[in-house]
Amino acid sequence: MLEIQGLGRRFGGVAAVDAVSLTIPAGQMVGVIGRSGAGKSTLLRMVNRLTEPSEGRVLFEGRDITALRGQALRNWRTRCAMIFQQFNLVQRLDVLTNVLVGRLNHRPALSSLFKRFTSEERAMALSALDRFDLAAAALQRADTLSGGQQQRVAIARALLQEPRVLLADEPIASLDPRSAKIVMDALHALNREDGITVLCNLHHLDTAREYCDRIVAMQAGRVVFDGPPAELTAARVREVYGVDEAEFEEQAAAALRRSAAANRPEPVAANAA
Ligand SMILES: Nc1ncnc2c1ncn2[C@@H]1O[C@H](COP(=O)(O)OP(=O)(O)OP(=O)(O)O)[C@@H](O)[C@H]1O
Repeated sequence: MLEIQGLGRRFGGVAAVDAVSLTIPAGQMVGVIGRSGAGKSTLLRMVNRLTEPSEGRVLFEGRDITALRGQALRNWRTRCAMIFQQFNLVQRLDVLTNVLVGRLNHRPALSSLFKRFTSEERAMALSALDRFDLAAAALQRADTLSGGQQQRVAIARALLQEPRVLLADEPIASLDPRSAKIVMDALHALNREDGITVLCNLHHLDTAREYCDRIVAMQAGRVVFDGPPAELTAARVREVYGVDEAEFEEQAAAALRRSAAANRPEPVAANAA
């Protein structure tokens, strides 16, 4: 169980996340929605401590994550993997090596980075790639893959961390609809087959409804809706956000396009997903 208790983060005068409390049972798939600037990324990043909270706590199985330091914090970050809108692969490395990076935190000391990966680790990486239909691409450079393929490599890399929790920050925002479906299916499979708790920031409400057990809607740092997908009706969306669903999604998508353009990595070949 993951417990977020009164969690908050201020940046200067702005409360990016404000007194958020959520209790997330093990194995739940949670979709977090909200406009640009609502605090979705900051919330996820506090769960693995990429961003430090200003107040509140995060507990995992009763253990205070917010108090972890040093090796204990590194261990938590291994068990709480994260994937991003822009995939964050090392573009010039081959796919297999990118996936093997997910094992590095399992190694005892920095010196072990310079040793070769074991045959067990390579087998694990190949099996993770095979699970997402990417074994044939194992020796290709990451930058030869389509966006949908790169995101599946990132998911395979996360899987090698043997996580208990997976944080996904707008994982399909840069993908065409077909690739987006394949990536969401992959996340759903990890959730259902491996029992990994998934927290996923999304801006397509129908995607959140289709894949998630629970939807948390944020507005100006606060939770304004928390419930099952069936309760997030079109009328409720209008009540919470003051616009209809299509307008809400267009606003969110436009903001994501702007932020992706501002951080665009190397160009990605437009292969099929
Ligand atoms: N490192 C930072 N420094 C200053 N302000 C920040 C920082 N990170 C986030 N913010 C601010 O906190 C608020 C919430 O940002 P956050 O990125 O969490 O929102 P979001 O819902 O994920 O939106 P988006 O999808 O656009 O990233 C915004 O006002 C943002 O400008």
